[in-house]
Amino acid sequence: MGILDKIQEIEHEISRTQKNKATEYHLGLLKAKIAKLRQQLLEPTGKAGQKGEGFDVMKSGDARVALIGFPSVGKSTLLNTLTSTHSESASYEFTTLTCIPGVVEYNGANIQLLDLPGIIEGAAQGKGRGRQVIAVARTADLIVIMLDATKGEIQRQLLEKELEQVGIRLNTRKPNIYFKQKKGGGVSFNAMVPLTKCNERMVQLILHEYKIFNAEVLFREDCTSDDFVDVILGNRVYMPCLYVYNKIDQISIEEVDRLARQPHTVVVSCNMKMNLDFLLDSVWEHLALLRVYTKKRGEKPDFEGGLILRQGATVEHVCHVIHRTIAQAFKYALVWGQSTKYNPQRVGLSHLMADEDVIQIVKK
Ligand SMILES: Nc1nc2c(ncn2[C@@H]2O[C@H](COP(=O)(O)OP(=O)(O)OP(=O)(O)O)[C@@H](O)[C@H]2O)c(=O)[nH]1
Ligand SMILES: [K+]
Ligand SMILES: [Mg+2]
Repeated sequence: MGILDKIQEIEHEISRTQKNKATEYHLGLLKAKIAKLRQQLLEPTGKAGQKGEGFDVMKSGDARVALIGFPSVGKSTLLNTLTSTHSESASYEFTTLTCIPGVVEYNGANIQLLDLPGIIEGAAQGKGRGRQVIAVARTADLIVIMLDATKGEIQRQLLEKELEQVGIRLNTRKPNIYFKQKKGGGVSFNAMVPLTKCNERMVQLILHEYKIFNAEVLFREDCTSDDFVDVILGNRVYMPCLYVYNKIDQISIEEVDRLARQPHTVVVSCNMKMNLDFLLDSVWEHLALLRVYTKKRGEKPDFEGGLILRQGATVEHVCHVIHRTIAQAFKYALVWGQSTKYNPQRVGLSHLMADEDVIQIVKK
């Protein structure tokens, strides 16, 4: 039996036990047992903590959003407000101990929202359930960093640092550096632009540090030495991130205004249901999803059954979403919308789609 099952069993026993003088001692003991089990879950050395009990949640829907934040910032309250799932919320820290998935339907897309335990400083080293939380974060399409608007700016930096330490890069693209290890021939270094933050000597030193003596390096943009290290290590994930300040019902309007002006930031109050529409809008925008409507010849577009795709999707992607074999029978497509110069425009498989485009596929 896992720790979570044990906790559940004891919680059940508590709920069945009548509260009176005679059961006082028994109830106290049960609560102490729960506290001990919860502690075991939070300890990095605990076996349960290592295995990540309660964290393997199936991916579902069109995109996955992970809620990351310190304890009691309101992550579970947000899940409860936006989805039909219930996740326990309370004023004490570490109310949530596992990964709780919910689904938000927005613009015809099913977005999976994951409520997670709070993380604390040192999470990257395994404090609390930090490792498991971060492992889930890596599988998401968008990270929402939830912050308590009544607390200081330091929380944002601490969280960024924790994620940084485990190789998660927020709101940046992969550095445009070509890097290939070779069998021989030494290091060849080239740059396509003037470098202001790094130079050949620095690159040589870094390669030496990693015991790489033969490699081809080409800087295609003005990157830093940290960027170069990221490319060598290769195991970085580059993710969009949205900062959500909750509990704005507790701070002054001036303070709300100041927070809201930061990039990639949304201010909300989950308890008062304030600004949640704008939050969903921002989530959609950061996920960079596209809706594409199909149309049959001589018929109106199917605005009910829109297809959900990623930014960068081409006509070929649309074909694959409709049916595996369509791309083979493809002759051309007619597209109406923001991606075309005139409507309709006849396009090939490599044409890039835009949000709310209408497409009619003509087969051979
Ligand atoms: N004032 C105010 N309180 C809020 C708001 N949203 C949530 N809270 C309160 O904040 C407390 C913590 O909420 P939770 O949803 O449990 O927070 P959490 O981030 O899931 O916490 P853990 O699971 O312990 O990490 C609860 O007492 C909520 O009622 C809000 O918009 N304003
Ligand atoms: K809480
Ligand atoms: Mg919670």
